[in-house]
Amino acid sequence: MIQVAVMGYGTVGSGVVEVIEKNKEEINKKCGAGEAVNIKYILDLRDFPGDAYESKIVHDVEQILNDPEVKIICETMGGLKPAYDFTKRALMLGKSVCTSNKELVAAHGPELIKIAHENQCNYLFEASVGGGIPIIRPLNYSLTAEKIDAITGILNGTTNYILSRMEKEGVDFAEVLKDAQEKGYAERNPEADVEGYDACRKIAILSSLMCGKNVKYQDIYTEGITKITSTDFVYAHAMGKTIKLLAMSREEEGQFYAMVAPFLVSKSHPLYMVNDVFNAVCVHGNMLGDSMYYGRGAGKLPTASAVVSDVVDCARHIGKVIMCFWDAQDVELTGIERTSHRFFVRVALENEKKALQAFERASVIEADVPGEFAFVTEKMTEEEFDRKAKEAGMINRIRMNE
Ligand SMILES: NC(=O)C1=CN([C@@H]2O[C@H](COP(=O)(O)OP(=O)(O)OC[C@H]3O[C@@H](n4cnc5c(N)ncnc54)[C@H](OP(=O)(O)O)[C@@H]3O)[C@@H](O)[C@H]2O)C=CC1
Ligand SMILES: N[C@@H](CC=O)C(=O)O
Repeated sequence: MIQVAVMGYGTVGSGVVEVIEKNKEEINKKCGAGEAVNIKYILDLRDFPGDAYESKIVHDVEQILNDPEVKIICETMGGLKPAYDFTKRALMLGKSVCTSNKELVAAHGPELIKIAHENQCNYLFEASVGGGIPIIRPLNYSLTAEKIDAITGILNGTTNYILSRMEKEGVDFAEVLKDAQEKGYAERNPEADVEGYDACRKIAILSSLMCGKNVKYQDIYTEGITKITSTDFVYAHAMGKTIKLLAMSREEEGQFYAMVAPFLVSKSHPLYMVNDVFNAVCVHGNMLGDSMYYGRGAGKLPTASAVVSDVVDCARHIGKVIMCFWDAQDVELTGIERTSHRFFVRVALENEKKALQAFERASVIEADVPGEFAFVTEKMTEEEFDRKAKEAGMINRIRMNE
């Protein structure tokens, strides 16, 4: 019997317990060597009277850490404190940790992986990016013959859900956010979703695995969706496009670029079709070319399924290290001012002349929005755009993904 503890009995943690219970035959078969997984403890701050697992609830982490029978811990509490301390102590005791906590992985991933390996156990984080989508394991195991040079993804379920509903129903931002919270998609502090911080941490994790070094999430330019309005979707439709929060990173001639921002995406792009809570990650390798990974990016059971896939991996590797190439050495990112895009720009009608003077080769967009003038610029650097936009009296701008 492989004894497992779950830390944090919230949306994902309760999902982990449900997945292990419902799929126990499948899971036990796949753990190998006739081993079966058993949940021995569930750590949470609250009691859960009447819950089927009430008898397993504990409030003191020492009970888990001091029990030599516990070999695998699922950390589904979230946040840095006390998750960092609990995880570090568990790993130092040789207990493997499987987590959905991208905040912790992005902040301390390489350190925790190193501690795990020094103690012949593992720190696995499949659920930390893209919810239920297998993306960490493909990067670590499957694409090992590739030099990966670009990753572009929709990495946040909450914002994709919000943007999809704003587009389809023209509904208000705040109303849809409430719904995403009720569905268990949003972070405890939803600012992390809507301001792009969550997608930023996820692209930092993927970028680190892409280059084998540490991409600091604090260095990634990040813009959320809070300035996107239903009027932006009116223009998007007029252009045959939609708006998506994209997280991207790319290596070009030894320079690394990463950013998170809303983009106008064309119908012909594979990410155009990724709607609601679904996420997708496009990975470009120098031999394989493009590949894409798609699935539910948030929610109880999809995320829990990814955590439990790590439990199975840990169970198969008790006392053995699973390789992960993520060195602590920081990567220097090139500032986004040197990246180039076309930009969609809205200005007040009275600023039309000023805007056309600043952006000489603008393509005008007709969408019958009263009191406004809108256009798409030619391709230019962020630096050049910012300079010209100051002269144009801009209302809003969205980058074009082409
Ligand atoms: N929800 C989702 O779709 C996804 C979430 N994640 C990540 O998974 C993690 C968990 O998310 P989620 O399940 O949604 O969050 P929840 O808030 O639903 O669950 C967290 C649980 O942990 C408990 N907890 C917090 N601090 C402690 C502590 N010190 N000791 C014991 N228990 C504690 C909370 O108790 P209490 O409520 O009493 O504070 C709560 O029950 C986060 O890192 C999140 O970013 C990743 C992918 C998808
Ligand atoms: N809040 C996150 C949860 C999963 O990581 C999201 O919406 O994607």
